[in-house]
Amino acid sequence: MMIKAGIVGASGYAGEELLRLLAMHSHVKVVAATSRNLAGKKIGSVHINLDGFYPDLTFENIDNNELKKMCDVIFLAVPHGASMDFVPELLNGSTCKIIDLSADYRLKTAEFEKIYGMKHKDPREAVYAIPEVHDVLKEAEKIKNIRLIANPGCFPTGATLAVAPLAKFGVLENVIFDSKSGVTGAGNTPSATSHYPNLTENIIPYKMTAHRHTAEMRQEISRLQPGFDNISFTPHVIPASRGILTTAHVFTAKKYTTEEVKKIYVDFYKDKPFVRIVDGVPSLLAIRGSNFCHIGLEADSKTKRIVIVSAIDNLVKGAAGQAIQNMNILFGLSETEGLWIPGLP
Ligand SMILES: NC(=O)C1=CN([C@@H]2O[C@H](COP(=O)(O)OP(=O)(O)OC[C@H]3O[C@@H](n4cnc5c(N)ncnc54)[C@H](OP(=O)(O)O)[C@@H]3O)[C@@H](O)[C@H]2O)C=CC1
Ligand SMILES: CC(=O)N[C@@H](CCC(=O)OP(=O)(O)O)C(=O)O
Repeated sequence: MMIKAGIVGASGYAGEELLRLLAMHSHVKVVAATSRNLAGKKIGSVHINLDGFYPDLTFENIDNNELKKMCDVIFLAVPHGASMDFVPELLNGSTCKIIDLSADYRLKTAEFEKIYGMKHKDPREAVYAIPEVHDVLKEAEKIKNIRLIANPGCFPTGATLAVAPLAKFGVLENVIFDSKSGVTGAGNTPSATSHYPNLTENIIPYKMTAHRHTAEMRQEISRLQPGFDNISFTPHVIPASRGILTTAHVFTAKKYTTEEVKKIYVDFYKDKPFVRIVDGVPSLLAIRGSNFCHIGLEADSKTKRIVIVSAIDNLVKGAAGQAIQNMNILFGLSETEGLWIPGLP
């Protein structure tokens, strides 16, 4: 099988990561890479690490009608608010599948409009897919839509994976996520936060009580533990280019030992190739460039707190890698196809 793929927003960080990972996928040929600003430039002349991998591919500003005829799958790697301009046209009269990396189809419409402060132009259901937690194909069947995947946010991916086994067990009482993100999480437009003198030797907290990803975490974690939404989240930017380290402080009604919690996690993730329960603390270096999520945990022996730490690469498991994992599932391929790549320690 050879899947023809298109990437919209291929000049951005997530788009570039899709190009890098898809270059190693034996069942995908990237036939279109769109950019408004770089149209006419060869892929390898802009993304130098890709020089030689896409000799025939040039950034183009391709019309949606053309794009949907060329592709079996289209990845949307554009900012939130932009994807909803593409989806209706791309789905209409075509058979192509869409994997949207933006936030446009992740939340229920009313919640999206409240959190993102904009009117949704294309309210429709999509399959929200963290494959280790959701049965993607079953959920697609339920809403009779296998053509639109809402790829989860980077912070919600790390956070949900950190607490999903305990949520499924129904024992969460209060959860506080403290996350540290590399600066590529903010996209490729420079800002005061990403300016080197401001960020180096520094850690910058932001949106301390009101980050938009909190709603996504509440929505998804409450699907695992119905009725539970006592979730708080504070993000920080760290002077690293990639990676999200999330420390989840989980408070439960009863006291657990580390061994008991570990067993719950090992059982929950036993058939999930990309999640590893590690001894000790996870390291961002170990998962860098890979689709793995490493999880370390310890129960506090004095209180009813369990500390769970997850590490993902925001551009891979938090974006492009998870998008490809979802594509593999939609097209009946092995989940790990093209993604069985170790981290760069
Ligand atoms: N960075 C990350 O870690 C993660 C990102 N995401 C999501 O993925 C999406 C892409 O993120 P990221 O790559 O970081 O962002 P970037 O800002 O790096 O890139 C986005 C690209 O989209 C293109 N673009 C911008 N606006 C439009 C528009 N209105 N129509 C068409 N193209 C447009 C631009 O390309 P050009 O101007 O050349 O056309 C730009 O290079 C976002 O929705 C983001 O929230 C999700 C998880 C993690
Ligand atoms: C460090 C940093 O700035 N991170 C971004 C993550 C945004 C992102 O990736 O957004 P979606 O996952 O919703 O698409 C932020 O906090 O806004």
